[in-house]
Amino acid sequence: MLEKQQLRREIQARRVARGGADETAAPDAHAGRSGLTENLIAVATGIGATRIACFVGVRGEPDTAEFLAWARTAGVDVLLPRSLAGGSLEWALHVPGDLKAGAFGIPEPQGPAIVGGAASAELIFVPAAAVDTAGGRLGWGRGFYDRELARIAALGAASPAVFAVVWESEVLAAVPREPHDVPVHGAVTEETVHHFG
Ligand SMILES: Nc1nc2c(c(=O)[nH]1)N(C=O)[C@@H](CNc1ccc(C(=O)N[C@@H](CCC(=O)O)C(=O)O)cc1)CN2
Ligand SMILES: Nc1ncnc2c1ncn2[C@@H]1O[C@H](COP(=O)(O)OP(=O)(O)OP(=O)(O)O)[C@@H](O)[C@H]1O
Repeated sequence: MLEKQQLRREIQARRVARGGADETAAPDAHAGRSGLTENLIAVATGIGATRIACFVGVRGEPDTAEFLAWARTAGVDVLLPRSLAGGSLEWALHVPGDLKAGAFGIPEPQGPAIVGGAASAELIFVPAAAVDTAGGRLGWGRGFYDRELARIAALGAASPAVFAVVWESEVLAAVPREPHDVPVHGAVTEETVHHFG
């Protein structure tokens, strides 16, 4: 979809121009944590999640490292994705120091794949290029997360809450939507937590 492609390009250019995770690194009043980290923690503790599927922010994505460190101290299990050929994701428990660059140079965990994957978490933080206030989510165009979220929805069991993690400027009035796009429940930014529909 050309419209999606155009929007992805604009957002990626803006992220590159931003030059890294400076904004997420700015400590706020609470324990020197960034606003993003505080907001991720607020969603996690609000749900009472004991297992969370997350990602390692790279290349201008909001930086999730501080949140991963918090989860460790809070005794919350974190699953991280490995990208497989064919466009699916598998998930392994994040153990400190176990990250190695995998597909696309993204750091990946090294442990065994967890049965059920992200479906076994109560909360999933997903990467995105942009979201809209109806929960529409624009990803990076390979369908990894759309496939994963569709798989989880098809299991029919109690579905995890799904929140995109983006910069506040990437929460838009509308993003282009196709039938396979799976909506998210909210978005976490460096400024606030959005709840959609
Ligand atoms: N941090 C993070 N982890 C993630 C994702 C993500 O968006 N962010 N994914 C979300 O799906 C999956 C990986 N998907 C990706 C899809 C495309 C590209 C990408 O930029 N592809 C470029 C080539 C990049 C390169 O050469 O290094 C391209 O296709 O042109 C990266 C990751 C799983 N893990
Ligand atoms: N549930 C699905 N099953 C099979 N293919 C899918 C599914 N969802 C998306 N796709 C395919 O994946 C490709 C990318 O879709 P789209 O452009 O919506 O990705 P995206 O939402 O930007 O990326 P992502 O989901 O990885 O973050 C499309 O070719 C689409 O047909």
